[in-house]
Amino acid sequence: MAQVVATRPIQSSLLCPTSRSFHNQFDKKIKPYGLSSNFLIARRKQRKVLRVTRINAPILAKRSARAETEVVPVSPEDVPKMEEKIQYLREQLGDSSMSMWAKPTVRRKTKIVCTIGPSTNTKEMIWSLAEAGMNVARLNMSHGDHASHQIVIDLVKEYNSQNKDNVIAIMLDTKGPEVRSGDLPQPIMLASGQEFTFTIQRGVGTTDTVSVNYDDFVNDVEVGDMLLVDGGMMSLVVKSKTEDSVKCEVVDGGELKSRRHLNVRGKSATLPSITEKDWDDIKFGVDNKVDFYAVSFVKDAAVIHELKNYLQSCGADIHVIPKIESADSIPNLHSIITASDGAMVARGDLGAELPIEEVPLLQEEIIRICRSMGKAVIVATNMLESMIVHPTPTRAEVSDIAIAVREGADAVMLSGETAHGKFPLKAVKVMHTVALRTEETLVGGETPSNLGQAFKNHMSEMFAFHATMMSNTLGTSTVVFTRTGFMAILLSHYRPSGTIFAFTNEKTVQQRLALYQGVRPIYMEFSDDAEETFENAVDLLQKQGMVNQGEHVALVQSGRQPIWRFQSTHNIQVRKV
Ligand SMILES: Nc1ncnc2c1ncn2[C@@H]1O[C@H](COP(=O)(O)OP(=O)(O)O)[C@@H](O)[C@H]1O
Ligand SMILES: C=C(OP(=O)(O)O)C(=O)O
Repeated sequence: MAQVVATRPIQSSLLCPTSRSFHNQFDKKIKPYGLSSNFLIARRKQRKVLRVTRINAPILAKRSARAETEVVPVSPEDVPKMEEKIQYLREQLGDSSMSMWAKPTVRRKTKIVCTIGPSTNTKEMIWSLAEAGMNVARLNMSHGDHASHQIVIDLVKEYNSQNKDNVIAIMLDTKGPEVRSGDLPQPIMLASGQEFTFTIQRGVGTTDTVSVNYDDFVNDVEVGDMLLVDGGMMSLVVKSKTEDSVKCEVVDGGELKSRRHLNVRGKSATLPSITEKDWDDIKFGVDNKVDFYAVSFVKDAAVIHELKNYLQSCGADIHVIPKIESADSIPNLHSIITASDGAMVARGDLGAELPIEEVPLLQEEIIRICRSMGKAVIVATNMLESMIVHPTPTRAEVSDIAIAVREGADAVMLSGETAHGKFPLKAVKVMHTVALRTEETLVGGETPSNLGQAFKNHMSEMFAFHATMMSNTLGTSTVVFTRTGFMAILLSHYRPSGTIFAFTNEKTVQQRLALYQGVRPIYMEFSDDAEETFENAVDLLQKQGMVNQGEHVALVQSGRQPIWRFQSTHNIQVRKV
């Protein structure tokens, strides 16, 4: 049977008892950025041309995560080695010279998000991924069920409870209104030039017709539209429509399997971004206190307000990262990111809904917007795609990671590479090494020119700026004390050259900060006495070999809720260890 995407707007039954009315804060005054609006005009002009050129041009990207849906058995080479296990045990026994903090993974500033799937959903693999450099574990709700995701969440929490200095954040990625073809008794070969039909009737799966799980499919597509299967692995042009079916001609053929992802080039489905299944998954995330939601196919800021309102009504402190992947989101980029805690450049679907050549430009633009607003930004999909089956990456993949790091992404993401690939640990190690090497070449403190305008020149911003200048001039690390994470996140966006050691007395904040560029989050009880807390923090860093005697550190105690308000509201200082 074909899957049916059941959708409904958020209902009162979903709201927690303390639910408050929905305040629509959508700022209509904010104009989309230059590239976005120019891009749209250009896109409208291009669409006709595109249809013609696409029909004749072969699609070059032959490798896609979506095409490799089978689980490739993890290579024996990629299963943790005995020496690694021994080293891990030594660390657990407290040899500080080999402590977690002395590892190169701590020095890397750009964070790594790993999708957990059949290749990595065991205790051994989660431990090994975390040791290799995973900072955030992503659960893709398009696959698996709550029981299988629960096992992973529990394992990550177990790891965190045993490794207090290296916590892993959990990101729940919603399925969203994906349009998929239906089930087929067996895969069918589609040849270029042949006719093929998609129908909204349920349960059809023959050699020339297959169901689609979305009733408005026939209304959404027009004659001449280009349909992409699996992000471009196959493509079909729409030739005619009836009441319940869409007749196409195959442009680029291939093997059509069950439940394949469908995109219409240049168009988003007219479905709500959060489906009924997504609300169930979101509740599951609330119950499990995940750290982030990655929200699929966000089109405008209203959906972010709706989700944030729901989370507030539940008293859930979970940050919301919209996935920028739908054509409709592009004119609303600025307001979507304003309403959110960051954004993910979800290049897979973005490159299917929009011409692929726009993807690098949009990546740069989304990173720039996020950085100017002090929001987290993740670059995702195909980063080490070839490592799903090969033990080494292509040189182009290595360059892709380096570009995302240079552009200033907070995090880079692995999907199929760690979810169902053969070399998940090698993929993390490659990503780590490339990011670390690239970071060595970056000049610290290159702040986006308009960072700060979003905060209306708040006092803490001035402190973040000057603390960064101090630490860059003296070549020191920054030590920040934060209850909400706000000040650590702000400092991260100034990109100081040294590490930001973020001390917090909130476990959830420690976990959340795992996503942010350059931030090393550390849990510590705060004393009532600010001076005593400063000393404890510096002692801890010295014991762990992160700072040496005689070295200086820049110390920051500021933010929206300065911790020792009665003693000094804001405090930045350079301190000798
Ligand atoms: N929880 C899971 N259970 C089973 N397979 C998974 C899971 N998560 C990911 N995968 C596999 O890894 C592939 C790549 O992951 P991802 O890029 O997140 O998915 P997709 O592109 O299908 O949305 C998926 O297509 C699927 O085959
Ligand atoms: C990250 C993406 O989304 P998903 O893996 O959920 O398809 C993407 O489309 O790039």
